[in-house]
Amino acid sequence: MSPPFNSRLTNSSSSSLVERQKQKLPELTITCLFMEELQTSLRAHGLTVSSLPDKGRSLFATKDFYPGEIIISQEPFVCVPNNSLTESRCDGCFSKSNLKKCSACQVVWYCGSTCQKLEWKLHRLECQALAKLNKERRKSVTPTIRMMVKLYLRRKLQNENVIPVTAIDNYNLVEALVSHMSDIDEKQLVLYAQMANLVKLILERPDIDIKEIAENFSKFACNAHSICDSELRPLGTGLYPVVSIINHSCLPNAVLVFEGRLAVVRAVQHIPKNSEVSISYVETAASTITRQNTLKEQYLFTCSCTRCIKVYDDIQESAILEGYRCRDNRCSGFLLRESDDKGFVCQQCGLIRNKEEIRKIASDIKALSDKALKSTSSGNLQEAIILYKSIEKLQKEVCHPFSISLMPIREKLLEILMQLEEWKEALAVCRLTIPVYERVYPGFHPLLGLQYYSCGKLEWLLGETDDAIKSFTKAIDVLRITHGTNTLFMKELLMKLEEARSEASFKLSFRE
Ligand SMILES: C[S@@+](CC[C@H](N)C(=O)[O-])C[C@H]1O[C@@H](n2cnc3c(N)ncnc32)[C@H](O)[C@@H]1O
Repeated sequence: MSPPFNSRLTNSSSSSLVERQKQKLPELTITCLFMEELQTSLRAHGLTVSSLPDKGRSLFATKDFYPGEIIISQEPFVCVPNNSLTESRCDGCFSKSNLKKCSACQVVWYCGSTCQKLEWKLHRLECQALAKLNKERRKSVTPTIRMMVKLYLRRKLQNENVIPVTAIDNYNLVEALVSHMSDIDEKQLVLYAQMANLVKLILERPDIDIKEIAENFSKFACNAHSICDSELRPLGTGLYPVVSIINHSCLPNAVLVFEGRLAVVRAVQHIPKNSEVSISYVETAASTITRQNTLKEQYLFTCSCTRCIKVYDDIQESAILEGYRCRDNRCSGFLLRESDDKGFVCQQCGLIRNKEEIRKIASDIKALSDKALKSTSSGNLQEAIILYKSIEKLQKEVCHPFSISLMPIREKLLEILMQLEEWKEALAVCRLTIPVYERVYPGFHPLLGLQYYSCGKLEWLLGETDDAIKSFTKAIDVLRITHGTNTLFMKELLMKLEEARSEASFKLSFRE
């Protein structure tokens, strides 16, 4: 495995960038120099940036990459935890424990002095700005507003050489990000302008143009990444300007995961030399129309990857993923809309399903979902379980057995059953999700690996050691590729497999 792409470059290259900045070269020359330095540092890791007519900048491999190999890793230029009124996280490590609020600004939280010290150079400036705001204004400082404030303060610190500038850690890379400003609708532009006004007010910098800040908000929308823990739970948001060069594919050859705040892109397939590196920006287990709508809405492009242009296969696949099941429970056919639009015809046995019947079940599901949501938020988990089970039963009556629409309710049910320590029932629900995930996700997908892991943990808890060994092994086969083997998370998983194996051999020797 090749060494990770280091976010800190050698002193010589970073000082040359600073020197050039000091010499006050014209803007365009500096941009070209930064691009050159970026290419040099990428080349050392078997990568290059090229421009494609239909996609813009794209990351290409200049050597072969193999499954599990790190293609690139990068620290964020800026990042913030997703703090809200109900949940806060440390600004340094995103942890939820031992939090103390910064006494001066009363906005930012830290888990201890280590994180506070690490963040101090930047937070000192942010703290001064936030402390001047009145209580009401402080409430309007959302994570996105904070990320923009931090972006400008970090630029200032790099300009003043307080923090180092490197080939992959500089504001020029932020400037190069796509913004799609000309494609954004009027309403969104007004919103960005209002947010930009607030940022300008916080920064007290009359020299910064509102239009530039608004454009940066638009850049956040199509370039920032949601930072997740190893189990893909979102913790915060970050801007990783080199990782952001990677384009989307619905059949990606790489995956982006996070180790703390570090973004790590790993190959999930063999990526031959001279091919483009791609990740997926959206849930790949959705129908083409759903994926395309999401990509158009958030990233403002129409995907033309091989999966998106396969029209025939896609009609069938979309009907399975998000469509209805046959009225005959023994039939596994998928349904398509009748030409007179009165119902749906099973493509296997020809049975027709009435539109009204489906509409009635859908409205019952909606009513039950509203109730379940209320029960969950009021903490009445026993009642929530009964409601979610009824929803799942109704969904099974309308959805194809391999429909991805069945998954959110099953995941919710699983979460609540785990909270209530109803392990047996949780395992039964977890096992129901596996065949659907196995079908929709390619071999090395983190969600599939994580689901095997959950299954294994439940089986082990319930003393089903042999099954646990099988599930942990399957989880490791997937997650060693997507997550590597060096993180604490993976070490714990590997240890669980070892413990399960020892337990199994102990049981065997005891029986013998
Ligand atoms: C995170 S950026 C990726 C890098 C970008 N190509 C650039 O030039 O900076 C996301 C934007 O890249 C473009 N893009 C990404 N994937 C694409 C694809 N598969 N087809 C067309 N455009 C794509 C879209 O404009 C999208 O909003």
